[in-house]
Amino acid sequence: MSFNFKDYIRVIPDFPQPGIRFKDITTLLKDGAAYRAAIDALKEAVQGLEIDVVAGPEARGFVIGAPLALALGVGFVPIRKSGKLPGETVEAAYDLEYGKDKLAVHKDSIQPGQKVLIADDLLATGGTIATTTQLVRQLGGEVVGAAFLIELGYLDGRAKLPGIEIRSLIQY
Ligand SMILES: O=P(O)(O)OC[C@H]1O[C@H](OP(=O)(O)OP(=O)(O)O)[C@H](O)[C@@H]1O
Ligand SMILES: Nc1ncnc2[nH]cnc12
Repeated sequence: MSFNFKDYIRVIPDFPQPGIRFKDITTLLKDGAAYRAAIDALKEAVQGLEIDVVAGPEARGFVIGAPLALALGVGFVPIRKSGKLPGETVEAAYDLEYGKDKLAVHKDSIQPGQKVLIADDLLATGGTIATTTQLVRQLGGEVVGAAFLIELGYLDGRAKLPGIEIRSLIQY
């Protein structure tokens, strides 16, 4: 069966702030076949990239990145909001479409030279992934690409990610 993933995504106007058209993926996640197909399609989309490990930012990057890592047969590194990881971390602050935040990663979660695929549900301004990239590189990892279910082309997040191979399944 082939899926038009856009049909499974609900757009909610003015959430979490007036003017934002929120792309809600919970409507896709609750459908087992569509969720599975989306992960399979992302696996297909990153074919050809050499990947040692997948890293995904909290929280929606977990629901995409972890199953994608399993499908690829590699490990998963959670990039968490500040204050959640128990071990020694490196941290970085960033802006996103509707606010500011701080991300952290365990210092020992990526080995120097490891090839890292970053995965998330959505690329908007690119702030989250630029920061994730910065953290991965700080640990000596090589970012070989970034994979998304959704790309908001009108926010031009790609401009913040020069030199990074970007793969997305659907665009708005
Ligand atoms: O490209 P950007 O402008 O950085 O925006 C994209 C990010 O925003 C959302 O996460 P959010 O920070 O809302 O957190 P959540 O996953 O915990 O909902 C989304 O899941 C991406 O990670
Ligand atoms: N418009 C949007 N919809 C869902 N998640 C987002 N993260 C940043 N912008 C978003």
